[in-house]
Amino acid sequence: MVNVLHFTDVSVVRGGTTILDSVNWSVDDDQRWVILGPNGAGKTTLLQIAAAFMHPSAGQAEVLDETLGGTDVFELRPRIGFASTAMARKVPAKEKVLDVVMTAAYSVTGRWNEEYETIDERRAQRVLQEWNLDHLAEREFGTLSDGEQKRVQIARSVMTDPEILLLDEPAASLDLGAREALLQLLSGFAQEPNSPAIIMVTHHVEEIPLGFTHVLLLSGGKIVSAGPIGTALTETALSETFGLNIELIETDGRFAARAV
Ligand SMILES: Nc1ncnc2c1ncn2[C@@H]1O[C@H](COP(=O)(O)OP(=O)(O)OP(=O)(O)O)[C@@H](O)[C@H]1O
Repeated sequence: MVNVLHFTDVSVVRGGTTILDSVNWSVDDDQRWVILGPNGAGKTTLLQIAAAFMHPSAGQAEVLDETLGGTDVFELRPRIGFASTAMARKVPAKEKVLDVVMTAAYSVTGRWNEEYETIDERRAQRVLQEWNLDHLAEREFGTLSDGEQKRVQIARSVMTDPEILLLDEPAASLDLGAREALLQLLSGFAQEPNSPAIIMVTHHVEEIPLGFTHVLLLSGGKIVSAGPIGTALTETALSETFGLNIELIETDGRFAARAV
């Protein structure tokens, strides 16, 4: 077990507004986290610090043993896989799916990293196969459906064998069938012996894949509850997080919630 992320009293202030408020959080490489919270809770901001895209305004964030601010983040970022809609928007629509996956290291870091110049087509083909995308390898990215684009994003973010995989709302805007297919893929990936630490942001408990181990509930930039799903995901904590009376239903390890 290796610690990959350690936040001590991390705060972020933007334009006079406190977006994250003294967050203390630790992630080990054998943990798969879901971050849940309402709109504006600070989830994406938390992920951006974990991705070394942003320094906290106060407190200390250590990512992969490096203290942000004291390290060259360009050296750190290739060790982190990040899939988000904002990143998908940066992919040229006419780029072939195979090339999108092969340029993962470039697109995530913003500049090419020599370490990854050896990414070869065979490896990319294998990753595409693992994410059920091999039949789309020659298609232009812009012609794919939302669900297919999400899977390409995740394929490209796992391409470099990251030590931390960050997923910002990977199931957003997918229909029920596409969402279930994606959650099954994530669930299988999370349970592979060599998979990285995973941190996934979502709004819905229905989107917690089987095999995920921990949950962090965030509201107004503060942690309401964090820890193993069995103890941290409670009706009381969910109700406080979303400001509603919430009933939580568990069936065979999957969750559903409704306001009562
Ligand atoms: N540069 C900024 N200046 C002022 N406020 C900001 C800035 N960037 C973000 N915020 C605010 O910080 C809050 C948290 O934003 P963040 O994107 O982290 O939330 P989120 O939990 O991911 O929300 P959502 O679920 O809607 O995506 C929001 O209220 C947002 O408006």
